[in-house]
Amino acid sequence: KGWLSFSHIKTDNSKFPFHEWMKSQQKAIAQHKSELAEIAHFQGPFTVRKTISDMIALTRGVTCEPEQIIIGTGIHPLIHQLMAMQSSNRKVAVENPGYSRIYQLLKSQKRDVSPIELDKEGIDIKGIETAKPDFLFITPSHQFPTGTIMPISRRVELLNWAATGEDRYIIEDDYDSEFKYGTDNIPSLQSLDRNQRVIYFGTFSKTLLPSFRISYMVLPPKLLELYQYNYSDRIQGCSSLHLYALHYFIQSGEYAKHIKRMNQHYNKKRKQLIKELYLRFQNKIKINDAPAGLHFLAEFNTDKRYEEIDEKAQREKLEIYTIKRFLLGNKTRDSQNIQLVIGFASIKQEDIVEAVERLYRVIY
Ligand SMILES: Cc1ncc(COP(=O)(O)O)c(CN[C@H](CF)CCC(=O)O)c1O
Repeated sequence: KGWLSFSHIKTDNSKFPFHEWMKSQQKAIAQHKSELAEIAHFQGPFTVRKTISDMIALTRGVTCEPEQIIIGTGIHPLIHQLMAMQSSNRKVAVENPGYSRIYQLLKSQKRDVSPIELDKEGIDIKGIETAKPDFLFITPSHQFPTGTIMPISRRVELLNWAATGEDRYIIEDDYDSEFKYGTDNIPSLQSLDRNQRVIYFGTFSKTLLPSFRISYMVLPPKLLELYQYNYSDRIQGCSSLHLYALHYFIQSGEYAKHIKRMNQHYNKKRKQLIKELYLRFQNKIKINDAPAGLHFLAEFNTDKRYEEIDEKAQREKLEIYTIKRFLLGNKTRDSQNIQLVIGFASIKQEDIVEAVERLYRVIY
């Protein structure tokens, strides 16, 4: 039997409009031969930044000029640049459980990083007041990995926190905000910000393909000035051919169409997976089924050790990620039960029952 996957990392490209993407690339070649022959603006071509800023104004309520957008080959290199230009005594707080790749990056930069606990509304305010960070890295639209959608009240509390301190910033990672099921999208934190304290991050990894490596950040004016002072001699990492193709793909309406199609497709799989999990695990499972993103957190009544779960998953040829991947600092376990991050992008509809059966054998 072949491997089945509940990975949260891959996307489902079975419905990716490769033909339309190729047409956008051909258009990019036809219209931009001279730009393809030179090095692009270090923040990315203005035309592409304009298209992105118009789009996120419409879809996420982000207010910005194209000049404030920095395009990069992923959130990682962008965060690296953003933090590398900060003095060494400026501190960062991150969510715990959270995005360990960013936590590891900040640690590797010898940055003072404090993992902060979550409550049912998202990152815990008391924890922030204790840690006294200068930067707060959060995922309010769909907390990574627990899935919590941060309510407006907590967003306002965080904006007040940022506004009442010297030079404080909130880094809003909006990574899979395009996917909401049966609930309307809450506008970005950046759209509520009146004090230029929110740094907005977006990515095309979840809506297009993670292998395209196209992501961006929106800097408030003061940080933009510092960025341009530090990096204007740098070379833009993304390929201009792909960036201009993205520009035409968005302009032609194909991007919006694809997101709509994938929302419907993912929602169908999400619903069936949740149904099959409850059917098979009955009252042994608790699903944090926030109606968003491409994964959810599920808790299983067992006091088995994670090592045993990982081992049995290998034997069952089932790719799963446990909460351990996201526990930062010295946090060892979030609950006496086993918690898994279950992604539904890469599992095929017809493999869901078999995958749930394998998962049952892994856990019990
Ligand atoms: C919380 C979060 N913010 C952004 C991204 C997007 O990053 P980029 O492609 O570089 O734009 C991801 C994507 N996460 C990766 C793939 F899912 C890795 C997950 C893992 O390491 O568990 C993510 O989880």
